[in-house]
Amino acid sequence: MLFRRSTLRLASLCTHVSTQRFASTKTLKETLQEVIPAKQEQLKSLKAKHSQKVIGDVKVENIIGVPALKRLLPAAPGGKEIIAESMLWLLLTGKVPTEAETRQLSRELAEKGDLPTYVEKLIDGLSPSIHPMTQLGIGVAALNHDSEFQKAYESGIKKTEYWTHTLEDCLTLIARLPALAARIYRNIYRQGAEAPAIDKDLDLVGNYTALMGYGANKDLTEYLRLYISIHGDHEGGNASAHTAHLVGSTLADPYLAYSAALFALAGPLHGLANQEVLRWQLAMLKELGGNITLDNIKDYLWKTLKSGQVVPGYGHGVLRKSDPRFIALQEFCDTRPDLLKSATIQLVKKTYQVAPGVLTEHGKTKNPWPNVDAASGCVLYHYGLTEFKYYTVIFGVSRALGALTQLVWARALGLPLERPKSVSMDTLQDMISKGA
Ligand SMILES: CC(=O)SCCNC(=O)CCNC(=O)[C@H](O)C(C)(C)COP(=O)(O)OP(=O)(O)OC[C@H]1O[C@@H](n2cnc3c(N)ncnc32)[C@H](O)[C@@H]1OP(=O)(O)O
Ligand SMILES: O=C([O-])CC(=O)C(=O)O
Repeated sequence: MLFRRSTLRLASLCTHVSTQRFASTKTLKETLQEVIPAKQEQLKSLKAKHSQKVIGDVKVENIIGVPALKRLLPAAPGGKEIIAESMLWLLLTGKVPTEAETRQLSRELAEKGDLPTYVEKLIDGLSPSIHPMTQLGIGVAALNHDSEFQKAYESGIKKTEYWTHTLEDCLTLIARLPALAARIYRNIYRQGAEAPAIDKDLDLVGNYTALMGYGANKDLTEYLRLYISIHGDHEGGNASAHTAHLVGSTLADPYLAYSAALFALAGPLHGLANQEVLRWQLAMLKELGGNITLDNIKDYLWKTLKSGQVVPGYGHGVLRKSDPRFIALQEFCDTRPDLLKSATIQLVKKTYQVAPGVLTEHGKTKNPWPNVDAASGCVLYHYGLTEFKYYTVIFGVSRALGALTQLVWARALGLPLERPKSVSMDTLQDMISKGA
């Protein structure tokens, strides 16, 4: 099912992404109303005619890549990097939004972005020692108090109407994430400092940085625009998106489904790795002092591996080369001389020179190359956002784009309750010995 679902999404992206930039001003919902019926028919026909057909492997190079997206998708006014809104539009509809559509979506999200008071109170009541990701998951789950989907379900809507109410919730959740995530930041690291009001003329990430207290830092804002758009989606099988799909398949509302996803993202083998990379790098810098040579980094890598730990930021469940998102973040640094002087950014670059060789020699991982987490935190650190336990929260603001898009499509296509079979080891042994 997962393979079928992600393949469908890839096909839909590849078919619709074109350079067309006519000045449409349709809303996101109107665009989806046009796109969904054709996809529903396509799925019906695929299932009826070809359900047993093997369609071959999908390679990374077959997928529309980060550089192409950077060329195609509208940026913020005056900015260069992709913004969350244009990425969300593309993920949801398979179409490249016009400038006007992007701005209109930014405004819609800004208008929905304020947190309800009950969530503010809930978050303010949490101990600052509770991990920021735990706080984010709690806040997102509590937002289901206002779920349109839940209300509509209780009123007895038809299955064909599920997706529109799901879309409403997903947009409201994406809109509210910056205020929620920034409140957690200010509570834990800025003694609950007051935030500015949401600016209705600003994009989602522009507001997020302003709410965190970094509005004046235009470089950090541009970096976060790129960061949040490229961390948004990674097929359907990654642990966070898959968790949202699994929980959503029970028809739990989008807030509950995404809250569960955040707790998958909070594991160190998944999204928490970006926190772990910084922790590991700072420990290395402390131990090596000013003596950062390639040989010393190699020794440190071996020390990590021999102590039974993983090298954070390296390896991947499906990628078998350097993560294109890692490369995109490196390219961001390469165009900015101030970043190239940073000790943590230099350490990422030097580690990249030796870690693949060490991991290959170690001989366990199927992929000795860096993933996105190897590079994402060092730039935040350089720009003064040094509280690395917070980094996965930023990932969590981003992953909503992909995970919630999948939820809308799962409802539009009427995908079933997910329930893999489970057998005991004895049954398995029995089946093997009977040659089943
Ligand atoms: C956004 C993201 O989620 S990207 C991933 C972020 N996570 C990390 O960076 C953590 C470090 N990386 C890892 O732990 C792994 O590479 C994962 C979790 C990402 C992928 O796991 P798998 O698909 O099981 O990888 P793979 O099949 O290559 O693993 C085979 C063996 O190599 C080991 N291995 C994989 N990556 C590493 C690594 N970076 N350092 C040391 N050992 C590793 C695995 O632990 C496993 O060991 P085992 O046989 O003793 O169980
Ligand atoms: O795809 C995966 O398994 C992990 C990953 O890179 C992501 O979720 O962004």
